Formats: sequence, structure tokens, C-alpha cells
Amino acid sequence: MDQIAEKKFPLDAKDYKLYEEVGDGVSATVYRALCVPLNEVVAIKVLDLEKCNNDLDGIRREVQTMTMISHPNVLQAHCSFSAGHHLWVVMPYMAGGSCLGIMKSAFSEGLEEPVIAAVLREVLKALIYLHFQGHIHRDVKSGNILVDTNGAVKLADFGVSACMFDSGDRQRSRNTFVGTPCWMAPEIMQQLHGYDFKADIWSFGITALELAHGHAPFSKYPPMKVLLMTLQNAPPGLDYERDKRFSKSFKEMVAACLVKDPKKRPSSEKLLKHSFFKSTRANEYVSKTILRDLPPLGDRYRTLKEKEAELLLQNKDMYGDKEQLSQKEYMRGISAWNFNLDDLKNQAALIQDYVETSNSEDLDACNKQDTEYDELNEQNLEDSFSSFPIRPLQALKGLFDVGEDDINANLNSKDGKESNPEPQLQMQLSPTAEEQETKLTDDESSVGGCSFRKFVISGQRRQVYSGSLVPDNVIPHSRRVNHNGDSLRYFPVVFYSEQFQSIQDRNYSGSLSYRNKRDAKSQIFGEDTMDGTIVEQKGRFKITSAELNPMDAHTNCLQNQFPTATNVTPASVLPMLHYILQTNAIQREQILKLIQYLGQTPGSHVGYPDAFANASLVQSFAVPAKERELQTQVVHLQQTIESYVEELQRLKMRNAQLERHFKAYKGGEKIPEEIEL
Ligand SMILES: Nc1ncnc2c1ncn2[C@@H]1O[C@H](COP(=O)(O)OP(=O)(O)OP(=O)(O)O)[C@@H](O)[C@H]1O
Repeated sequence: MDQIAEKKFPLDAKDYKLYEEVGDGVSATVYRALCVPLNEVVAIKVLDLEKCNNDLDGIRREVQTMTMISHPNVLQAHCSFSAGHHLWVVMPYMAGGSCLGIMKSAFSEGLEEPVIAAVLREVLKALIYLHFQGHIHRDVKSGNILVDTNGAVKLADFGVSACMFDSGDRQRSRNTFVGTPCWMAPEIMQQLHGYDFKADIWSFGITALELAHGHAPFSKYPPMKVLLMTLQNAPPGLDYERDKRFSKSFKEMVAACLVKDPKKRPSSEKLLKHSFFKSTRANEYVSKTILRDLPPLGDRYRTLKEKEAELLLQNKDMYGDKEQLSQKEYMRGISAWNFNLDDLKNQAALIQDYVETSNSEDLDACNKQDTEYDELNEQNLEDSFSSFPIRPLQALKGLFDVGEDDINANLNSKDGKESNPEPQLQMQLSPTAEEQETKLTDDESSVGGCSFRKFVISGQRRQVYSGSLVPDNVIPHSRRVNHNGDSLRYFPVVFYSEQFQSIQDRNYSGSLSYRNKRDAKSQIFGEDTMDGTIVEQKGRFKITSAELNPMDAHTNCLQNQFPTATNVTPASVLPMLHYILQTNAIQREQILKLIQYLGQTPGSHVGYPDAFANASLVQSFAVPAKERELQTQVVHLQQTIESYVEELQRLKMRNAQLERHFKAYKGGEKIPEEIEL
């Protein structure tokens, strides 16, 4: 295989010469470099350990995985060592960069099918290997698919990978909410039963769409909406007008991956046997077609960064001081989930601006097709709100609490009380709601789950590792330009977590990535090159459960109140149904309030395409009449049943009396006096 094992890469920073920056991500900056003793060009990923206190585990896992794995389609680390408070991970240099980078530079509308097939085949081989080894990659996306000059393809970035054979704490990590929203499998969002290798197959399908279109489905939407759309809408696919150029087998392959029920998705091995991969081209075809005219990776990276800096400046002009802080935070990658109303307001304001831009005349025909596609999804979303809020709320639940282990741990806590410290960020989505059982329908697995009684998210305890939640393709596609020549299509939406801290704090407490990058750079180059030019676009979004606020001890209690198979009677089910309906009504009202609040954001109603802001949709939320009618019916039925039950008991007693009487009569005894005949 590779000669990696034979070569001894030195474990001292002095033996390496860093050249230009070729990539960055949430957790690191990547440089082209020279290994002096071996005279070999390598890539070095530099992470600042001091700033990664909270995620040392993740880093250790990433480096461990990268060192232990060995497959031609998986990016294996040559070695890693610490240099001061930095961790250097030395890897083969993939001169073509990531598929995302390639698309950003030259193929904003996506790649041709034969190239996609060749790239995906290699990725699939990597997945077969990883899955066989027990790893779930959990972050399969074009930004993590690297290409070499000869067209060799390697899957990279094991920062959030998990091992199926892990136990204890590490096993718990398999239940965490991790990945990048657009690529994230619904079962990861739902957080109901954990997930397995099949989550990678979903991301693989999304990656196929990303390569086909130049961006992932739903990528223009803010993360929360991406979650809702992924859970509520039919899975995305290659079904639209613009997809005519793609073959039937490609469409079928994508459809096979994007099935919501993970059990119905093929394994990576089975997928490789799909007809789509039957006659794929050799690696050289990839290099010949997509790398031939591209400038060197470092130059491309610099150009993109410059464009992003310009975009940032334009945004600054557009938003002025008021939104500037949010913008900066977002651009730096300091983003996380925050349901503080001020944040929601900010988000609404940002969404509005993005929409105005995306509606601008500058959008070309291709964009129109895109809009059609989005409108369809919008419609789906709207239709699917009839089932709101049960499933989305479970998704939201997944954002805050996660593994069953956590719940158990909390329930088992010493005094059973919440111990989250102040300050708290509170959003009582369901202040009085207890548990409910939910059955998913359609193509989703049938699952039972609990809702939550209330969320109290502690600002201090909540652990958020998060990059830009707007996915990788924040960079403008050529068709998404505004009058200044830059796209604002993927306009940033801020979900920063430290708003409750002082602004001063925020500068030092948000994204690990920003601090890592800035510090790594300043240490290495002796300057802070980041100021004013940062656009943190690549994003890993991860909220672990371990540090989250304990769930209220109520969390599981209602489950015990649910009728069991042995004691189930109509009389016991009806009060429960009644209760669930009431609970939903309360939840709806809460959500409605939030939506109305967003609607009050100055100007946010203008051109706001988001279903949340759509007045009719708001009304559809607000129309509980049907629900009330149902509730009344339920109450009525309940009373009827109760009277039937009483009647039944009365008849039973009478029957027993009759039996006794009959026996007495047969035995020639005196008929008891109390018996009424
Ligand atoms: N070996 C390599 N050769 C060339 N470029 C690389 C290499 N490794 C990484 N890069 C570039 O650097 C970028 C960031 O790397 P990487 O994905 O490992 O960082 P990260 O912080 O884990 O990113 P994220 O979590 O946002 O996906 C990649 O998208 C790619 O463009």
C-alpha cells in the first residue's frame, strides 16, 4: 500500500518548513509544508491545544483514528506531535484540495456525472473500510473529500468520527448531535435511538447532491430550518428540471441513500454494487477534468479568502453597527444554538436581508430553478406543519439533551435536582408538558419518544463545539451574485452561544476554532492575520450531551403513567390522549408566540420567504379550533366511556346477584333477601 509505514517522519517541528496556508476548518489551520529530512511535501494541520480544553477528547480521537487507519482512500496521518501548545498532525499533501474547494473555484454549478461517479466510488471504498473497522465518519461532505494531483481521492477529517466498538463515555458520543446540519442524517437529529453506519450513507447521498449541484440541499437556510426541513420534508433527490442531465442510475443511487429509515438504506458495501458505480472512470479522469486548469491550492485558497473578506465588508456596510457584532461572530465561526429572543430577532433580521438579496434581479435562470426547487420544499414544509410541533420538538430536544445515558445519569443524580449554575439561558418551550409518545409515520421509522418538560440551558454548562452552522458553501456561486458582484445567498445566520456573557468575554470564549486559528497563526507567523478578514465557513456542528443541563427528573416519569399492554383500556387511553392534545396546544402557543415575536422584527415581514414568517402559516399555527373541537370530542367520549364503564359494573353486580340467586334456587335454599329480581 503506501510507504507511509516505511518512512520515518520526524517528530520535531524544526524538521518541517511551513509554507502557505491551504485550508482551515473549525478546529485547525492546514499548511503546505516540507518535511526537510525526507525532502517530501506534506500537509500539516495545526491545532492549538491550549484552546481546546473542552475538546481534547475529540482531538485525541481524531489523531488516533488518523494514525491507525490505513486505506488508500482514507487520509492517514504520517505522524503527530506537540509543538509548544500546538498539536501538529503531519499528513500527505493532497494538492487538489477538497472537492468543495474545487467547486468553489471553478465548478459552482456542480461537477459532471462521470467525475461525481469516480469520486464517490472512492469515497464509498473509504466508507466500506471505515465501517468494517467499526468507525462512523459522521462528517461526510465534499469539504472532507480531498483530491491529489493524480486524481486520487481520500476521505479526511475524523474530528467527529465515532467507533461502534467504543464503550462507556465514548459510546455515549455516538448518541451526540454531531455533524454539519445539511449533511446530517435525520436519526442523528432526532436523537431517539442513537445511530450507526447508516448515518454516513445519508451524508453520502447528500454529498452526491452537493457534487451534482455545487451545494447541499437546504444549504441556503439557517440551521434550525435545515433541521426542520430534513425531518419534515420528503428526502431531497435529483428530481427536478435541472437534474435532467443526470442518469437514472445516479438518481436511483441518491434515492437509495436518502431514505429516512436508516434500516432501509443500503450498507456501503451494497451501495458500491449499485449500477451507478459499474462503469466509473479511473482516477486520472478526475484529475484531467477538474484539476487541469486550476491554479495551485494555496493561490486558490487565498483568492477565496479575499472574496470572503470582501463579502464580510459588504455585509458590514449592509448591516451597520447594529448587526455587526453578530456578523463578526458568525464570520468567525462563533456560532452555536441560542434561543435567546434577542438572538432570534437578530436571526430574523439576517434572514430578511438574505432573502432580499436572493430575490434580487441579479439572479439568473439557474437560480430560478433553484427557487422552484426550494418553493416545492417550502410547500412541503408548510404542508408538513400540520404535524408540528411533535417531531420538530423532538428534534429540538435533540439539540439540548442527547444520550439516554445522560438522562439516566441525571435521573440518578444524588438529589435528583438540577444543578445547572447561573446564568441560565432559558426557553421553556413546553413549560407544563410532560412526556408524550409519538409515532412517526410515512417513511420514517416508527419510534416512541418523549418530549420534554422544559429546557433550561445553562450558559456555563452547555458545551458547544460549533463552527459556522451555515454549511460550507457560504462562498458565492457565480449565479448568486448581488449588484456588487458577490453573493449573499448563503447569508449567515448567527447562533452564538455566549450572548449572555459580556461582549468582552465573548471575544475570548466562543469558537475554539477562531481562537485556535488566530493563535496558531500568530504563534507561527508572529502576526494576527485574521483581523477583519475572517470568514469562517466550514462548519462542524456539535453539541454534546455530557455537559448539558440535567433534564428535569420529570423526564421519564410520564412513561410510567402510560397504560401498559396489560392494563390498557379505553378509559385509560382517553385521558392520556386528552392530555397529549392539551400539551400540544400549549407547545403550539409557545411557538406561535416566538414566531409572532420574530414577525415583529422591524421589516422582517418584507420579502420573508421563511415559512415561519408567512402570515398564512402563522395562522395555520394559530388555528387551534380543530384541535379544540377534537378535545371536546375526546372529553365527550371520555364521559361516555365512563358512563358505559359504570353501567357495565352495575350490570356485572346484577349478574353476580342473579348467579347467586340461581344457585340458591337450584339447591332449594332460601333466596337471599337482598337480591332484587
Ligand atoms: N492533507 C491535506 N492536503 C491538502 N489540503 C488539506 C489537507 N487536509 C486538509 N486540507 C484542507 O484544509 C481544510 C480544513 O481541514 P480539516 O477539514 O481537516 O479541518 P477541520 O477543522 O477539521 O474542518 P471542518 O471541521 O470544518 O471540516 C480542508 O477542507 C481542506 O481544504
